[in-house]
Amino acid sequence: MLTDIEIAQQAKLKPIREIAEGLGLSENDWEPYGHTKAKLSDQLVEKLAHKPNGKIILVTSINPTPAGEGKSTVTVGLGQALNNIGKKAVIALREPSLGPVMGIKGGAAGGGYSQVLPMEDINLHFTGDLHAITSANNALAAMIDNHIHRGNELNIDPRRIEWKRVMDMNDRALRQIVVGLGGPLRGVPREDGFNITVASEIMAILCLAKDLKDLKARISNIVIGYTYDEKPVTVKDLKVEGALVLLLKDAMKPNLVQTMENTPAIIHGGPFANIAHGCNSLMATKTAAKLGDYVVTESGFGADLGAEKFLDIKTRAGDFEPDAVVIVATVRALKMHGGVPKDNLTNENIDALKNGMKNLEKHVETIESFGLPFVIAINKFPTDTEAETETIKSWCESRNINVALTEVWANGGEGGIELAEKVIQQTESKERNFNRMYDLHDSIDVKIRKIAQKVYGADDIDISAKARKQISFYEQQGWDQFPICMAKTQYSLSDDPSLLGRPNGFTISIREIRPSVGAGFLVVLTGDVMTMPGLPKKPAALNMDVTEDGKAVGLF
Ligand SMILES: Nc1ncnc2c1ncn2[C@@H]1O[C@H](COP(=O)(O)OP(=O)(O)O)[C@@H](O)[C@H]1O
Ligand SMILES: O=COP(=O)(O)O
Repeated sequence: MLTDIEIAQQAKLKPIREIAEGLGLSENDWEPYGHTKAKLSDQLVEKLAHKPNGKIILVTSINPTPAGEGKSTVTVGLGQALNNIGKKAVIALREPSLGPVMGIKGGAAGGGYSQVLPMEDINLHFTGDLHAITSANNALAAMIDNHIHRGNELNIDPRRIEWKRVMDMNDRALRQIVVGLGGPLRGVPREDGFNITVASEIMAILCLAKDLKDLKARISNIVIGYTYDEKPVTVKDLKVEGALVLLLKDAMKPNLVQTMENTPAIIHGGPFANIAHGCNSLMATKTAAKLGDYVVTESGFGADLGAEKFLDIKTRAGDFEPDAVVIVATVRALKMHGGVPKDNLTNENIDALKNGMKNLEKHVETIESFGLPFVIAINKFPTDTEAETETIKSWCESRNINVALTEVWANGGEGGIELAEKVIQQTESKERNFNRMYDLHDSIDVKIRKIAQKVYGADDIDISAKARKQISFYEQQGWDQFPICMAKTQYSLSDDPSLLGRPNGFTISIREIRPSVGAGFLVVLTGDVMTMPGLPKKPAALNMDVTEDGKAVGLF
């Protein structure tokens, strides 16, 4: 069986000019980055304001195995299938982080015959956006320490600096560090640490900003820490918002590529959904909606994470509503939720599969509580037996739930025709009564509790003393009006990664709450979730190489 990269390297890509022209774009709307990548103007949404928006389809999933259940693959495959049946579909995806690429998860360019290409570029440096975000984030960190070293006019308390450095790599050794060692010429010693770039507030801001002006306003509002008398200190106070926006001006432009079947794909922004809001940029989604009749987009991990934050954060920031949802389910993940160990998921086990359906059941209830029509996509793996896929199908059909067996990994768009037809039906469904999980005027703890109880199925939340103090301080600052960005393990509906299936009788422990005042949300850290992941025992990097003629190998 060919690997993803071997399949990708066989594909025949069109010059990106043909993809851009096929979208009706003129020369000024895009600029080439090589032969198969381009950046789109960040003013396209405004230029095409007169055009009606395409229908937005959100792809989410059940709680995944460590390898992921195929949201990106199904997103790409569904986009291809819609084009195969004569619709004008554009895909909007997040871009991969080198953390999972080099680490445990592998790439984020889809898989099999449903990939976005050139996958090597997309999975590695792409057009440099993540490097720009890393540079802007760390430039700010350097400016903070320099300000303190040069006399600390703003009276910043070095013990209360919230802003962390970032790197786009899983590196546990950098989670907690001390900077400024070595004496008076080397800065002021203080505790610091690194987050992974995709958890940076700069990433979130780039993904939620409507345009360059909004980007600058949000960057200016970033709270980097507090003074000795506990007053917030912002980027504007440091007078570096202009420099940071200068570093980000090209990263603000969404990237245009294509799928294996030449379906247009706009890839931009890459926040993780367990430690950030997990959605591609608003600009990418809105641009895609102006260029296609259907936009197929995804949000990270399960509906408890990416979909909840897409629906409670991103739709508010962009003032739009999705038209339908696809919930990706896989035999392997459902067997894991039914009690099968991760290293034994390829053997048929109907009983475990049936037992694991309760995880899918909860995510169905969540999407129903958002008032959105949906289709279950059974993302068929080569190891799935007919008895297993039929078990999921009959579970859905017995509950009058729309379901489609989806084989887009093995067959590309052709494998998603049934899914495409059912999704179109749902986008025309009258049963759409979109409502969000909480009101912005709810108190912080009420917002968190609503998410925990309605989306995770928790009995309640348990707020630490530190988080309680933070809540009362944030209320004084008026930050209680912000939406909530839950940071939680992706493996469980609870905050304990070992509790699979549909746990009950649990509470969500709220460890601390970090204000992302520029992004406009509060990050709520639960359980032991980390904002700088570590590498696994055998990182994917061990399989990677470059041939003598420069071809990438081992990129999945
Ligand atoms: N139906 C399938 N059969 C085999 N492998 C698949 C299938 N769907 C996805 N994969 C593989 O699983 C991994 C995760 O897929 P991906 O689409 O990235 O999932 P997600 O976006 O949910 O994390 C990728 O390596 C992909 O090639
Ligand atoms: O943020 C996580 O995204 P995936 O579900 O695509 O791994």
